[in-house]
Amino acid sequence: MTILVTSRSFSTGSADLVGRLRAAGHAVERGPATHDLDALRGPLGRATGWIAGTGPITEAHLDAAPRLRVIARYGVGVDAVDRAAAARRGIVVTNTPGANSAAVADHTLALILAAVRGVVRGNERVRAGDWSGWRSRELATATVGIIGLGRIGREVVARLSGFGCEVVAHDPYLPEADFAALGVRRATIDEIARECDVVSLHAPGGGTVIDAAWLARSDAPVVVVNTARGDLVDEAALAAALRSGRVSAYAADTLREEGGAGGGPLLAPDLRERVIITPHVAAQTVEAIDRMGAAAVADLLAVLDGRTPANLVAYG
Ligand SMILES: NC(=O)C1=CN([C@@H]2O[C@H](COP(=O)(O)OP(=O)(O)OC[C@H]3O[C@@H](n4cnc5c(N)ncnc54)[C@H](O)[C@@H]3O)[C@@H](O)[C@H]2O)C=CC1
Ligand SMILES: O=C(O)C(=O)COP(=O)(O)O
Repeated sequence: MTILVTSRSFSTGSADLVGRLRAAGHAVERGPATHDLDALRGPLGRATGWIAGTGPITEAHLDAAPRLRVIARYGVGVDAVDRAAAARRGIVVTNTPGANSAAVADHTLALILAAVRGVVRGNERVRAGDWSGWRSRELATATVGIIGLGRIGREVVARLSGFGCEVVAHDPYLPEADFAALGVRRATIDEIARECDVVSLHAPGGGTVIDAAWLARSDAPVVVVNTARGDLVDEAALAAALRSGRVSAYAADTLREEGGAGGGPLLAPDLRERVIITPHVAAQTVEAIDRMGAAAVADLLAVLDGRTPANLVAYG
């Protein structure tokens, strides 16, 4: 059978994953991480399995893939996969929960601290000969709000415990007991807006959480951090809030439009000192790449062998 691989980090780990797929009797074809449909039509026509990155997988992709039986996401988020269309065709979707949580949590802390302390601004100013500096606050005096208390959100909470800050969290799908067990106060999305100095997003993509109305409710200037998905924020509203001072900094590993020039309103030159964007690399540690690869290949082979995969993404 032919396996299509579009994940950009698939062969960059320590294991020979292509060799493993070939040893199981499969041919491997590579395709672009952007999932450009025209470029993928040929390989999709042949593919029985697809090891996919974060690019969109639409009904049109599936229409072009009559033999496809399994989409194994090399990563966690399945927001870009049309799961209803996959379910209608009997195509199984799997992902790799937990495989990149530590990597993304580390990166989140890097972004929180960089935004709170002005690391990127300082680097730029020194290169321009400006050593005048500024004053920051210690993280211990901050209230940090976590939106989405899942695998990554919890790893962020664990790391924040070393900083002495108060941590509150919003997650509509978790029972009260889970918040207490993690030592965080449960909060509504409005309370997060009113009380937090730093807000970090860890919910799945697919709906806007930080919009103009939320931003209007926040009192003091807030630092917003997003290592989840670009569509969780209204980027135009956020850019306006950065200009008005309601948001003091935005640090993210993701944008609504990724992969190429452009990038949208947050990359405007006048916001350069207060906006930090990394190119979707939070999960790209050598350790996480190995864990994601092992999990994605194991589940893809399980489905093709007629076994139940470890990480089946339920739909409906
Ligand atoms: N930057 C990167 O490279 C990476 C980004 N991600 C993104 O991070 C997201 C979270 O990953 P995990 O923690 O592993 O997933 P998870 O499924 O363990 O946790 C997500 C949590 O969000 C909660 N949630 C759902 N809707 C919500 C809402 N509207 N408001 C608040 N909470 C909500 C869920 O109840 C769940 O507890 C992924 O869906 C993915 O989009 C994940 C890995 C790497
Ligand atoms: O796991 C996720 O959802 C990510 O965003 C990271 O995925 P990637 O390693 O870029 O395919």
